[in-house]
Amino acid sequence: MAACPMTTTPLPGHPHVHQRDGALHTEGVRLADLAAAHGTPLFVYSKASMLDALAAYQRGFAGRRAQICYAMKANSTLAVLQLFARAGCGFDIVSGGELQRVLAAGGDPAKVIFSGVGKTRAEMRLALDHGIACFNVESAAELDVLDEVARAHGSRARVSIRVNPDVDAKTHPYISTGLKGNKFGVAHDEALALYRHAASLAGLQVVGIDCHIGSQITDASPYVDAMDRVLDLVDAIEAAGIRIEHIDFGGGLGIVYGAPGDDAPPAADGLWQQLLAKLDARGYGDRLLMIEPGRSLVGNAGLCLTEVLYLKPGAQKNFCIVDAAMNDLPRPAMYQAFHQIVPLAPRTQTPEVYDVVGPVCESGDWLGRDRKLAVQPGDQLAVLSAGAYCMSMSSNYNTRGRAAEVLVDGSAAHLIRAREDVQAQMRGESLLPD
Ligand SMILES: Cc1ncc(COP(=O)(O)O)c(C=O)c1O
Ligand SMILES: N[C@@H](CCCC[NH3+])C(=O)O
Repeated sequence: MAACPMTTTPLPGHPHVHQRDGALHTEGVRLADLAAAHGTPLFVYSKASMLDALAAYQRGFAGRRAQICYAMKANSTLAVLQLFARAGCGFDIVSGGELQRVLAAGGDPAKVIFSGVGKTRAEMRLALDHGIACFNVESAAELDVLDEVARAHGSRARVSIRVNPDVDAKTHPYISTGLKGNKFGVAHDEALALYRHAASLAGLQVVGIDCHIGSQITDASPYVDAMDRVLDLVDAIEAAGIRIEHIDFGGGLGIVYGAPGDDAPPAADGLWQQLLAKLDARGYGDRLLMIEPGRSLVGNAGLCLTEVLYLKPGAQKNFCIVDAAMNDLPRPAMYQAFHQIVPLAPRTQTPEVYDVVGPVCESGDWLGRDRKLAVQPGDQLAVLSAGAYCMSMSSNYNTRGRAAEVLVDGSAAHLIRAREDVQAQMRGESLLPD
């Protein structure tokens, strides 16, 4: 079946992915060539797309004191971290392992903030060894442990308290973090007392305040509400004589996944201009502003290439079985998330409706449901918006090796992670003695 010739057409929401002459490209690179060179499943990232996303935040902060700390849990591949480090970003980390990745990628530990409800003493010590910018403390118990660890370490830990503002981010319940019922942060009405306590501890130095209300947020109003709630607290904390040097508003801005009927998120520059105007109006425009974006910097910069293995028609459903699976792309199985799936070379045949599924032995192993596709075995597909929370959440389930990753920079493609083989997976395991 012949591929139909087309001119260059960018995919909506994916300016660096386009169809040219009947073949899908990222920047100047034909994706079928990458699949042939590296096999599938294969993650492909666009450097220009990541830097464009970062530039939108930088435009929003032009002329302000601001530090962007990339929330590396979204995509923690070393070359991606290196790219953001070179562009001046700091990092929001949630484990000692993430700090080690920042260091390996050449990131500056003095621009690292450490979030998360379960920091261990060993992780605190590692972060103190490297002089990170701030611990975002999430409970009274953690605050006391950090004080003890810092005093034993002979240093003072710089701290913010993560405040749970109890606002509804209107996102999937698993990725909403700023409601009373979520495990994150300190309740708004308990925060002032905890700040007073923190200020009295010799091992701690209060430097800021932090809040993060959730992820894949597509509406500006929860940010505005959260900012008001946080600034009310800053008023009270400063009235108690405790100076708040920086205000960290977390991350959470959504991206366009392209599901029918989905709301488009506000652009980063416009959102931040709106929020900064509020900060000025409340008299805090002179403070260092910190943010922790993840998904919005990398999500639409990545796609995952996969090959159709088999077509399996059925009485109720047709299945398009591909070589990528829930271990590579866990978001559909975990959150019923929608990712667009497009053929690399569109066919002229009449499309059929398929569930696109992987080889993993779970009925929840699907990548797309009820998708209209004109495909044959051996065809390649691109699962879009796969730059965030895909590779970083991948697993070896069913003893599948993690996929390789390529970063495209103009017309050059760099292999930034080799496909993982089973031998590598088994390293560190041992059999029982005879
Ligand atoms: C504390 C914290 N900061 C930043 C982020 C980044 O969020 P996102 O990828 O939605 O921008 C998250 C994830 O939700 C987070 O938990
Ligand atoms: N893993 C989630 C986002 C989690 C955000 C981290 N707090 C997703 O894929 O949408």
